[in-house]
Amino acid sequence: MTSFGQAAFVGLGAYTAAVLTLGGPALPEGLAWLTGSPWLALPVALALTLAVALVLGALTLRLSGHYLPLGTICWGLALYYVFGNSEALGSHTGLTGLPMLTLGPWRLEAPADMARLIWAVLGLAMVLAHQLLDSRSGRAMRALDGGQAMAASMGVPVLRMKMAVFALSALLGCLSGWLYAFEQRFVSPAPFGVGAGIDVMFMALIGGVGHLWGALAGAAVVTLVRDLLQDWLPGLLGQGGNYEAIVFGLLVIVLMHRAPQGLWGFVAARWPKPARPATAEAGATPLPRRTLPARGEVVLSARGLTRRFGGLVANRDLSFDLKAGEVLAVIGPNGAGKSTLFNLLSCVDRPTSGEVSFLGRPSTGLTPARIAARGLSRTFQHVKLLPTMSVLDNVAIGAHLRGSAGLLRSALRLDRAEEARLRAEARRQLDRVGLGAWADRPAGSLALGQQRLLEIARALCADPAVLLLDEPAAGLRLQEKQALAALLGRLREEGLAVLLVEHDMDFVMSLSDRIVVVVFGEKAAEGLPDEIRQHPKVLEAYLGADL
Ligand SMILES: Nc1ncnc2c1ncn2[C@@H]1O[C@H](COP(=O)(O)OP(=O)(O)OP(=O)(O)O)[C@@H](O)[C@H]1O
Repeated sequence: MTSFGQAAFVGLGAYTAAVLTLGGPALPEGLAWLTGSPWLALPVALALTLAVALVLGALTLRLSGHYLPLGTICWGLALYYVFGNSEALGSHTGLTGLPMLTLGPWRLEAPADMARLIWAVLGLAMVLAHQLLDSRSGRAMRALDGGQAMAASMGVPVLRMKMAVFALSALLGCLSGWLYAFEQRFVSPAPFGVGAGIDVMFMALIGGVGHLWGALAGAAVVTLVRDLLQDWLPGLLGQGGNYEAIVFGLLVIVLMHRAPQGLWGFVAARWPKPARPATAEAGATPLPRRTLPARGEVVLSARGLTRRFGGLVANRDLSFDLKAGEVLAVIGPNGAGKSTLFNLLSCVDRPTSGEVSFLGRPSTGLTPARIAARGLSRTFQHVKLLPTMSVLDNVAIGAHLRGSAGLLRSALRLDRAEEARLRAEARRQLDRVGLGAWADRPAGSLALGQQRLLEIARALCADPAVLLLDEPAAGLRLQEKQALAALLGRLREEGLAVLLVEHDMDFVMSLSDRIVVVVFGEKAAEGLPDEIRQHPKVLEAYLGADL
């Protein structure tokens, strides 16, 4: 989520701190008792920022593509003009005379004292953010980056998580604004405009988006280099001006070409993280398992599914059942409508008409996260994973719904027992698909076939009743295919229902209990593999393909 408005939240923290400690016309009468205490101003500033962030987030975070950054520019500008045009806030001259911070008997008089406090707060924020990112909630936040469809299908409440990330950033901005106000001891609108928001963007891009240390590295580089450039450039060019912005712009362009992960991403890729010992997970109690429906019971049922895209009918009146303890394959030539059907079943898309019911209850219209919570888990035709995150962490995203630790518990490290259970489960599923030895490698370093197996492990981590696999054998070598077929066979024995869309006919014919053939969006045949092999309509559709 690209935001150009971060500086506005810094301003909100700074102005709230100033107004509350100085009193004056901008302070509502009921809050007069707060006047004079910088420390009391902090929770009020955080609460106000949280409220503003939630409102702005609700208005803008649903936007996607270019509209989100544009939206943030709008409210970033709006808040800047509120600061600059409110007489009660001192208009463009701002508010002066903020008191000095005191910490018990300690007066933060010298700049070095204030610097110590700022570094202490920064250190604390880094520790809390690190702990948060290394948790169930942190994985869910990072999962937003691997395609929101994946996060949603693992049960992550995408919009709520985006709001949480946005609000957290705003709160950190507010905290720095509060510190800034008492370090400067006056506030004016100039440092909180969209220009400052762009500086924050530069810091993130240069340091490396998605890397905690990248934020620190980016802020340090931008601040130090800007100071140097402000000294050098006027001498070099013979006139003053904001030329450093041009240099940063060029630097970002070069970095985006050469090191799109930023400076820290560049360093991290060459400096692999040490593997985390599995000792904490070893003694973890296994997570409770879902009771699977009785073998033979219908778990997923499609009735008259039709999906039109304008004039094109991708699925027409499709009906079939999937039973517990069976592997059902959906096959058909390219463009037959299999992916469309897959999306309808997993609630990524809605049918134009027709009904899907899951475990005996209608599921049409549910969100992907809701159907995941009910016990449907899936993989993707084009693998969706987080390449820089470890294989184990990627798989643990699948266990999101089996944990409950929220942001605060995670940030304070009160989630360790649950976290150990989730990670132990992820390791178990990795062993099950034969990727145990790869657990600590970055997921991006796996071959495509292994990435597909990772997705299956991630789906299994959710302890599903129904597993939807979109072309699981694509890119797998013969031995890997045999291992996958053996795994799916074991899952069937355990009572799981597996629906797979697949092009590899040998794989489908040897593994499936039943096959549904879709041609031009319609069901052309349904039956046992041997029946399908002989079916005239199927032979016609595949025109000589060897079934
Ligand atoms: N969002 C969409 N908008 C318009 N047309 C679509 C959309 N999604 C799919 N289609 C069309 O619906 C038809 C069925 O596509 P679908 O991807 O479901 O086929 P498929 O059987 O999965 O093909 P493949 O085996 O190549 O993946 C195609 O003609 C496709 O162009």
